[in-house]
Amino acid sequence: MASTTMADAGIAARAAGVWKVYGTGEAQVIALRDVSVDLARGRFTAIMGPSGSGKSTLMHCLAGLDTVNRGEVFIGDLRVTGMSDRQLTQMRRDNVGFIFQQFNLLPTLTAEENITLPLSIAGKKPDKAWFDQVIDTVGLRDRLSHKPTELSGGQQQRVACARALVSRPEVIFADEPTGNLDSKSGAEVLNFLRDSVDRFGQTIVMVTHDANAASYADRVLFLADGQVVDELIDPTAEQVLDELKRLEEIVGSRQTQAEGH
Ligand SMILES: Nc1ncnc2c1ncn2[C@@H]1O[C@H](COP(=O)(O)OP(=O)(O)OP(=O)(O)O)[C@@H](O)[C@H]1O
Repeated sequence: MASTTMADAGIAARAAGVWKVYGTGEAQVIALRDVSVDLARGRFTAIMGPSGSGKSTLMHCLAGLDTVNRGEVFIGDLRVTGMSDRQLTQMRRDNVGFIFQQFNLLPTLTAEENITLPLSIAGKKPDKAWFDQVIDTVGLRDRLSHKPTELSGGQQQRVACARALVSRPEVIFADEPTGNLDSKSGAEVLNFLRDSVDRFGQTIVMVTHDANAASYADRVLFLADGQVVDELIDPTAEQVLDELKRLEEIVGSRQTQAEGH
């Protein structure tokens, strides 16, 4: 009898009882405390929380960029925890896409070469019809032969989005994708991310400080002190902002208490 896999269950990424500790002794920081979260396939999830709450750590652990101290991480059916460095490299190459705040494009390559680079490294050819669809969706058709320095920040980030999407990864992880963009370019990128979820069933996980950016997501997870403390489904920017303020007050009052004793 075939067993039910996580892929069947529609889970693109999972953290189960994850702990992440940095440093030792006095310098020890518990960045994640027993975090369990399932991220549904074909959904756009935002991760928010006060500074230092563990957002980047959670994303890095889910994406196989960092290892966990306890618990398990899965991408689709793959158990990331326990993989060798080689397996991790292959998993990241074949199963996840990344969009960073700083775009991370190679300056000597054209937009088209940047977009197809991950596929070239994997020894694969882009599916022409899919490549065309991605290019047209991000509106880069007339910019393909340009180098990154010949593109605006918004265009560079759209190249990065296309690069993440072209290999159809199980999950795209976006770390503050609009952090370096003006609000108009930011909105274009967020609309594109939203579209790729709605039209192509892409799974996206985005860390952001921006309540407006988070309001594009289907689900917003809130971290505080290394734990998932709340979530909102289909929130407005105002709801996200209210929740963030509430969490920042709680964290602030805890810190004041800790300093007072
Ligand atoms: N490499 C590291 N070594 C030691 N401590 C770390 C390291 N990375 C993160 N931390 C600590 O772990 C905690 C969580 O950090 P993390 O960067 O995940 O938070 P964040 O919510 O993403 O913060 P921000 O919003 O400021 O980017 C913080 O206290 C941070 O100082």
